[in-house]
Amino acid sequence: MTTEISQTATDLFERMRATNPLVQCITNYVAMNYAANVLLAAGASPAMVHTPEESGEFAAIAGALTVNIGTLSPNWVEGMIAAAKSANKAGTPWVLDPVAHFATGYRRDAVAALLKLKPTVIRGNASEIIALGGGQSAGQGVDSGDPVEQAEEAALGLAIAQGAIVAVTGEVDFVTDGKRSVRVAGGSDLMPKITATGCSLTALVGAYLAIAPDQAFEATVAALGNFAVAGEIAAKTANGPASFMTAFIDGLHRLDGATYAKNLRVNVL
Ligand SMILES: Nc1ncnc2c1ncn2[C@@H]1O[C@H](COP(=O)(O)OP(=O)(O)O)[C@@H](O)[C@H]1O
Ligand SMILES: Cc1ncsc1CCOP(=O)(O)O
Ligand SMILES: [Mg+2]
Repeated sequence: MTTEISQTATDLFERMRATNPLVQCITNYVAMNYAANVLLAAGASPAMVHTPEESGEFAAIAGALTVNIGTLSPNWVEGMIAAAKSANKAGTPWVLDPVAHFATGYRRDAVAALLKLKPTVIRGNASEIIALGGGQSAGQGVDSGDPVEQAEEAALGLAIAQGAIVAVTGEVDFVTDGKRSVRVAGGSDLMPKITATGCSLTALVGAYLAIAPDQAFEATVAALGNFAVAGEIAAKTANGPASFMTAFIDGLHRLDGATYAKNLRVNVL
């Protein structure tokens, strides 16, 4: 059965690829190359622009901004804040990826400052979202130690408190805006074995937001669906994390609307 959200997600998939949206990615040193390749393969146009001298200026011309706190330093935090402020002023949607925000006081402070600037979407793994809701997570550094279901309550609370879309990723993803919630199934257990998979997904959420800023919930679901479908297909030919990475990039590039629609598994709650 094709639900309304699945149809909309497929339309957004087609539109994103046809539009080649410009996405400003402020991401970490680990993710920068992989995330840019993921966006190019998926059909978007990434630009890694982070320094405060230009991040605000660029956010005003980008289709969307994504901010990831993976490898922070004062200059980068300054660049993130300038970009988020400028995005808000220009009406540019933006995504926050709170990588391991619970690990140190410096990260906690950076995330608190960024949350005040009202991201359109918050995308994290289960441990990160549990901790953002004030709960005790089993996360170790950047890797999740919790199942997605355990983060759903925190995600709902965070979505309402922030007025944001919250996406919790893992074996089956959960997306909520506080009123509507869905689960997105698919992907592969090889995905968390490749560093920066989540960071790259955050960047791809930006690509979908850029083409549908007024449908942020649907855009987020469509982006997660893109990873779920491409990941599931790539896993069929992969022998391990390294060959999966190649198959995944190729798969993102080759994926068409009919295959996306056929394999997308969105469950409305
Ligand atoms: N066990 C799994 N099975 C299927 N897909 C997964 C699994 N774990 C993570 N993913 C997928 O990997 C991507 C990154 O999610 P996640 O690993 O939660 O992020 P992060 O890298 O930030 O910790 C998402 O598309 C998610 O659906
Ligand atoms: C390993 C590592 N260390 C700091 S950021 C980073 C990448 C994290 O990537 P992801 O959150 O997508 O697993
Ligand atoms: Mg992450």
